[in-house]
Amino acid sequence: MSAPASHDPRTRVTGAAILDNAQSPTRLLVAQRAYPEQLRGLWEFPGGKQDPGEGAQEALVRECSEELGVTVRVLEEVPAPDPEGWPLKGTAVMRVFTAVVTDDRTPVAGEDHLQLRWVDLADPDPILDLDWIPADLPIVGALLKQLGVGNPATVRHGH
Ligand SMILES: Nc1nc2c([nH]c(=O)n2[C@H]2C[C@H](O)[C@@H](COP(=O)(O)OP(=O)(O)OP(=O)(O)O)O2)c(=O)[nH]1
Repeated sequence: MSAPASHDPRTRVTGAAILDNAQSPTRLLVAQRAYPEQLRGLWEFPGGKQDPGEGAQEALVRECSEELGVTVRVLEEVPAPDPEGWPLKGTAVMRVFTAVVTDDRTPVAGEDHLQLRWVDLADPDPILDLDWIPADLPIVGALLKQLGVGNPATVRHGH
């Protein structure tokens, strides 16, 4: 008799840190959640829950298509303290990947988001000052570090 399939109770979420350019990024796309009520108005990485059997990067491409209407190419993972990802509220975990849009579309806010905003990577303070979902703050810090934000040699001013 075969053992029952193991059940992983953790919710797996994937987030996209969408950059304007893969080689020399100057801007990051951030999204303001529309729901549920307790998260409404907070900023996040676009993305969502992985479907059963779906890989993290696969989920990220699907969510960006569904939520933002764009096709993305996944670049690199923002290194998390655990291979499962960053801890979120409860038992949920999230992996975050940098990505770029590869079609000629512009990301647009659908029903999931109140607004989207391209923020300038040249100055980390206004990015860190956004009202992020609290669990995202260490991830934003790690992302900015990974991108070398604050180091004028690696990040140029946007427009
Ligand atoms: N997308 C996203 N979710 C985040 C972030 N930070 C964070 O704590 N979360 C939480 C909020 C939600 O409880 C969960 C993701 O759920 P979601 O509502 O975005 O996922 P989904 O698009 O698959 O939604 P649904 O089909 O269940 O409505 O992870 C983040 O940066 N991006």
